[in-house]
Amino acid sequence: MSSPSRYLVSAPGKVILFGEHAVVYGKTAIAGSLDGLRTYIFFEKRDDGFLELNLPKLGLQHPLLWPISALPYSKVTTVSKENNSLQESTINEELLKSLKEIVLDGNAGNKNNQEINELQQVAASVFLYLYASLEDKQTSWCGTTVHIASNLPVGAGLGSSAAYSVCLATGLLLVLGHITIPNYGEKVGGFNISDSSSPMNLINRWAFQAEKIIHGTPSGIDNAVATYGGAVSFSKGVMENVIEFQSLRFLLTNTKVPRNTRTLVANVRKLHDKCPHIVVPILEAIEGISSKFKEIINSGDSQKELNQNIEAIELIDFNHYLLNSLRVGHPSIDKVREIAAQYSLHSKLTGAGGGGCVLTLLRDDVPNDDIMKIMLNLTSIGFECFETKVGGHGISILDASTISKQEFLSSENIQQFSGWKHFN
Ligand SMILES: Nc1ncnc2c1ncn2[C@@H]1O[C@H](COP(=O)(O)OP(=O)(O)OP(=O)(O)O)[C@@H](O)[C@H]1O
Ligand SMILES: C[C@@](O)(CCO)CC(=O)[O-]
Ligand SMILES: [Mg+2]
Repeated sequence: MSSPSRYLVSAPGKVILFGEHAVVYGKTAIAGSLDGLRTYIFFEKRDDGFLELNLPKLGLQHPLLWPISALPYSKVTTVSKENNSLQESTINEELLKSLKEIVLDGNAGNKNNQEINELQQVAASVFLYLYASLEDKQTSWCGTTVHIASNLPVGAGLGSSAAYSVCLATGLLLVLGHITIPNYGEKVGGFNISDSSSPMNLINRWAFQAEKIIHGTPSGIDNAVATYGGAVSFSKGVMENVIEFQSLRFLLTNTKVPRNTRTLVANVRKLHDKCPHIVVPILEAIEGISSKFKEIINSGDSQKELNQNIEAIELIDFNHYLLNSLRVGHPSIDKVREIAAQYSLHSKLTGAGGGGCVLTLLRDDVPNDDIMKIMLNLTSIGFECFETKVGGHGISILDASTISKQEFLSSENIQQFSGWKHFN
């Protein structure tokens, strides 16, 4: 049977309850997928040897279009196909540099000579990097068109880069014939991240490469949650389910203050290297928070108790203060915390911080009227709020042979196309 000519791929955003930044240093973080906030990418095979990338969410009006022949294949050294497995390695900086130049080059791909900013350049380079690294010479004639749709805010702490990376890795591995859409019940990888033979793990590892290009030194938590979904604890590449986390309700507030995860992570690194005697104990204290949360969960308290467990709730404040001492806070985040605190609710920054989103735990004993008032208050000063729970699907794939590009682009609810396959 021939493989589909079009694929639709989707991956969720994520929210970190505890442990952001510390997780980069091998400490434990607790995170869950955001099933309702997802990135979707439509992949269509071409037969003219061109790669087309559309980045409307990043403000590019026109598609970027490159002939595959423009890719610097002589510099591709990242893939070794020994034992029939695609081994990724450290980022090939020389290849990446060439690709970044190609992205800016009007003769190569930017035909409309659009002004391309650094963020757009990185997003396009990630696509070309994965394509060049994963391309199988036998299929190199075909080319691919890529369209992206997303209801995830970009650069707001909810893992938009990981959702983008996971979708790109999944779609390109499919289009280039390295994986097929797994059947229900087929072993696809689950949580054993070190099992390199499964499609899920292959996707996760290539998405991690993409995250490295976007972030510099990611911990891997965001791409793992976008790949496998659910609610987990994560440390040094190892994940465990934390089912109880799924019972909690949260308010997410987007302060809309732009920030960049790469810069924030790099700033914490500088602080760590300058003052290790102060920063290392802060990171250890954050590990203590994640551990305490797991201890509370494992102590057998009922869900209601978890939701109102004062010790668990206080961990939110502790984690926030510690993140502030790593200098990743922002006055807009403090404003959200202050408004929520008027109703005795506790909040912390989530993701890399520096603006972006704030997570507020919604306790069961807080009346809906109060939650409405908080939301009104926050929206009246320009923030955006939504209530959410965590958990749910990671990667989803659809054989999109019967869906046209126009149907994808005009769809109000892509999730409602029938035939999606989920793997968790
Ligand atoms: N829909 C999208 N289309 C294209 N590129 C995207 C999209 N979403 C995210 N990106 C890429 O990810 C970058 C933003 O990633 P960044 O890590 O700074 O924020 P985030 O992932 O939203 O937050 P965090 O890492 O704190 O969870 C963008 O600049 C772009 O390169
Ligand atoms: C800030 C950080 O801890 C979370 C970003 O969502 C970075 C990472 O883990 O890669
Ligand atoms: Mg990110």
